[in-house]
Amino acid sequence: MSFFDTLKDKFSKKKDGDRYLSGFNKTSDTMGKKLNKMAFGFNGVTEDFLEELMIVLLESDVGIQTAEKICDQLKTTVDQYRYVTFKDVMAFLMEIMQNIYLESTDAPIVMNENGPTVILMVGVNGSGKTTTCAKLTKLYQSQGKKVGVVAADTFRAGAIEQLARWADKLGVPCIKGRENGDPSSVLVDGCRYAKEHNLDILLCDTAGRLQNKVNLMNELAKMRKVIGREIEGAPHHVWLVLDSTTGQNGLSQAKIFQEVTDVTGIILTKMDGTAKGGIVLAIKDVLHIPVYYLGLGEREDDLKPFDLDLYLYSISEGIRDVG
Ligand SMILES: Nc1nc2c(ncn2[C@@H]2O[C@H](COP(=O)(O)OP(=O)(O)OP(=O)(O)O)[C@@H](O)[C@H]2O)c(=O)[nH]1
Repeated sequence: MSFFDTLKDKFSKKKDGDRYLSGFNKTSDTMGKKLNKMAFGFNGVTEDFLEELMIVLLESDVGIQTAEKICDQLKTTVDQYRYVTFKDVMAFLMEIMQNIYLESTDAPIVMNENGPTVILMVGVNGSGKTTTCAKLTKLYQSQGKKVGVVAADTFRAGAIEQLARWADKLGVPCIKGRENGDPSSVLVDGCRYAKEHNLDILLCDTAGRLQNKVNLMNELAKMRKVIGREIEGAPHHVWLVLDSTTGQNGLSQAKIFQEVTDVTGIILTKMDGTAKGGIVLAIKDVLHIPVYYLGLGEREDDLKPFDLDLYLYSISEGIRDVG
């Protein structure tokens, strides 16, 4: 079975494959379409071909480091054959992308078995942290978990209210402090509430200020310290919420957050609003941080666990059926 047939086979067996793909449509369209255009006048993997491929990869936000790696590996692979078709080359390309993703293993999301699991959501303003807290609440509720949220983003006017409204809608407690209050003290309240009410998961929305790295570092260090005093091992996860439409800028943000705190996972939001998908590979290849979820819209249901097969299937749309 060819690489694409295997993908197709896996895709057809996934329950929510269609929904994943429909949300991801624009992404797949563009990268696939651009690759597809390279079929015209295909004359083997020449310097020109590699140059064109490099441009498509960069335009799809794969990032220079990963794009160069992909092109080098493709050349090495193709050099082993006397003759390759365009479809072969595309299958090699997808396999190389898959292997790059799989080079570092994704740590599974482990929940705290001895009390609430505390998840700290970090990221710059507007990346989608508050909305993602709502989406995760919905997801974990559907798994039968007791969830609570903490509005520790005391910086932005309206952020507390925004989270409180979501919590109301979803029927979960929202622990909040005053605007411009100390976020760490709200987190302490949140942890105490979670213990007293036997919550399974506590999602903590924070304010992402990147203007000053030292301040950010101090703020996050303080948050970690106070949470850790309240619940052993907390925060159990620190998830960075990244707006995928910011492209390589998102990668730079991720690097900064990784420098100042131990980011354990990434949630890529607004994947429905981008024509690119390569940022997933760039993050995995350069930062080795797992991408756990994709945000595919503004509603509480618009969150999907990241799935490598579905991702590859989506980005290969347009080239899979080339003869
Ligand atoms: N299309 C789309 N929009 C999203 C997604 N996630 C969040 N948004 C929108 O992005 C905007 C910002 O989202 P917020 O959740 O308020 O972002 P935030 O990071 O909490 O922002 P601050 O509170 O300013 O730090 C809102 O209009 C959301 O509806 C997504 O996956 N897709």
